[in-house]
Amino acid sequence: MFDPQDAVLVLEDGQVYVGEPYGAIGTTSGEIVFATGMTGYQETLTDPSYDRQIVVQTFPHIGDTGINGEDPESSRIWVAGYVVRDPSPNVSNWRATGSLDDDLESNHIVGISHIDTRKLVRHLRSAGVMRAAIFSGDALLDGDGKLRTIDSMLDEVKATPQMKGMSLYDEVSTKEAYTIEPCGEFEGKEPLFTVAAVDLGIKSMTPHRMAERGCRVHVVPSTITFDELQSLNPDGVFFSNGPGDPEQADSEVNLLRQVLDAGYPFFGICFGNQLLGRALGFGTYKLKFGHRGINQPVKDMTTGKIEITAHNHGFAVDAPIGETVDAPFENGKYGKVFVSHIDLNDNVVEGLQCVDIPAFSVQYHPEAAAGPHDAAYLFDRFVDLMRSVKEGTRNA
Ligand SMILES: NC(=O)CC[C@H](N)C(=O)O
Repeated sequence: MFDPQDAVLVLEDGQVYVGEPYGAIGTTSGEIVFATGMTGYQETLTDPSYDRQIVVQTFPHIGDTGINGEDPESSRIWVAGYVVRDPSPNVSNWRATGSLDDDLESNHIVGISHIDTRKLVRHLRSAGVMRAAIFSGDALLDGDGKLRTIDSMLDEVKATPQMKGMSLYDEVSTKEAYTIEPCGEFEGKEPLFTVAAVDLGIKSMTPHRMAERGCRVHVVPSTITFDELQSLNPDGVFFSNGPGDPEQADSEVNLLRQVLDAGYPFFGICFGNQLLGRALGFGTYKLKFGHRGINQPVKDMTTGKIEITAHNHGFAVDAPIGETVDAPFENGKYGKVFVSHIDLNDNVVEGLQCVDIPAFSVQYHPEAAAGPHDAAYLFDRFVDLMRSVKEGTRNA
């Protein structure tokens, strides 16, 4: 069924795909998910929210523009494994500094190519995302040097942990705080606002989008205490995107409640949106196959406008759509809240807007790395929120 030079992808439900090794040779496991972006593979690979996930690219031809030093969203590749149909044999781009294949190999990312990714993605859409593993090289052989059975590989897949229940943000968060200074037209000027950005797996474009608007951004570890956060004297607090199950983030939810209690303007993206949802007393749940790509239609419920947006999430907030309700936590302690955005493909909650406290969040990625820039106004909204609270002009 397979040869020693092949790569084998085994899904927890027993589906098997035989292809060619891509990137590093060896074995890897994780939750297998699919990403629909036709561009932006470097941003995908380096997004810390993909920690412990094997990513399948639906776009068949990956690697055409090689890799460059400008597009990574963090200091390393985070995906656990990589699945592509047809890797480009050529690198063709003026910014390219190397090939994707070599980059995957030197980062020890095990991948598989030349499988029917269309069939695989259709299967994941109907069966849901699940655990999987890729095997190549010695990982295909048993102790006696003979080819392993699929059953033994399947046993290995079934012994790996489920994404539901995983706490991963500490693993990807920065260990040391660092500061991003105002840039662009604000470079060298006194910052307009200071933001404390809690790094739960932050993408580098996010603080950059704030710095472009005149903010000084202190990116701080997930282990920061509320006292340490306060000592930064921020005008606003931000919680980033990040990997893992938002149900397993009680300490961050407690930190966020202290932030809300103190009245800091708050903005959250993706995992940060899920944590705002939890802080307000809503639940979160796992989606069947999630949203990962750069072409998701989102409706702004306030204006009725549709944005085309970048997504990477497998969980979502469970909140009522179309009505303003008391936030459930402690009988409406945080006042009223409404769902500000929904995904038009499946009506999943994509944003929360508090009415009585200065806090809002979105489930998708306005930093647009990669992706369309339709949602950039959300960073302006955060800056406006910090301004109105600072100047005491916010309409409560
Ligand atoms: N990009 C993110 O922040 C993802 C949040 C969460 N890990 C999810 O999959 O839904």
